[in-house]
Amino acid sequence: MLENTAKLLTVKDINKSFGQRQVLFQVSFDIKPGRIVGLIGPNGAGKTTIMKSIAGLTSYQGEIEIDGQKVSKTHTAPLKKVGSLIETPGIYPYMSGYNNLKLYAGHTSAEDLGKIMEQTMITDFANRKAKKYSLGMKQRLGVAIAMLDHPELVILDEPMNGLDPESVHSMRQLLRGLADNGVSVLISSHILSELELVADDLVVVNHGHILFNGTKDEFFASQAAKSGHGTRILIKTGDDQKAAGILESLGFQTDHKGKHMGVYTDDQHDLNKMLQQLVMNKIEIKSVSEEKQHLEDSFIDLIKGGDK
Ligand SMILES: Nc1ncnc2c1ncn2[C@@H]1O[C@H](COP(=O)(O)OP(=O)(O)OP(=O)(O)O)[C@@H](O)[C@H]1O
Repeated sequence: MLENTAKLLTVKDINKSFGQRQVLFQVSFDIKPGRIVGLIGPNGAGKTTIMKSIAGLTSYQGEIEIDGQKVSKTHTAPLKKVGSLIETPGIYPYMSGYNNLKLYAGHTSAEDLGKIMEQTMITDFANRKAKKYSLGMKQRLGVAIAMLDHPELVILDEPMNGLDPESVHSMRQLLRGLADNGVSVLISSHILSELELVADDLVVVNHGHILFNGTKDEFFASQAAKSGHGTRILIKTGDDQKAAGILESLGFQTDHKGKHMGVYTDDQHDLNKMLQQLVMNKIEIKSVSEEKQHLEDSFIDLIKGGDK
């Protein structure tokens, strides 16, 4: 299959200051159609400001193109392709969820409204006044508003906030469903384990600078390469202490975290040699597996590296 190189969103050299204080520095990245992109960074890194710039909710210097069309003060039409939930959704408390939705609905047909309510799971409480909604219900209504008018890019700032585990799971399915239909999603979340499950691509920002933009796999690969000691392989044996002694004597580095002995290598040859030596020394090998990297650890390593 040919790689899809089309870009739905291009952010190029964005700078942004509040008064004398610059908070975004030459921010550039792009998003392809049908991808879920996780925007991650510490508090105050600039995530919300980036999202607001793309959604046309704040001014900036630089260029933003949506579907090949440059956005400007006199050309805001491309923004119609963007739906967003940024900070607290503008929900009227004394109106029902359904009436709130209708207020923003524009040309959305009644049938589409029904579909969006089903997808965001708000149908059951759509007739209740919004002031009686929990935070999670408000979040879902906010996502429903962001999905009106068939956006090609949906921007969600912390949409998992206040959701219980079941709703987080449903939200993940909802986002995947959007992406499968060609819609791109830019999502920020403090729950990195959740982003790890849902994101295809990542944009990492720190102090207003982009540190990484690429696929999740590329992110893990680049972090593993930077660590310099290869992938951690977990080996469970009948006698870990003896096994570690044998491997150390051959010049391999071992450690023991949790229940497993770990060795570091990316070389299949070395791994074979280690296992052969263990077998020759009559060490029972119970299992061999690659340690999974977690977004949270790799993210912290990257941020720390950038601060040096
Ligand atoms: N309206 C504003 N006036 C002045 N400074 C602002 C304003 N909005 C944001 N900032 C500053 O800009 C920087 C980036 O803020 P932003 O809200 O984009 O970060 P963030 O990554 O979304 O943080 P968080 O995860 O805490 O929401 C911060 O230093 C913040 O204090």
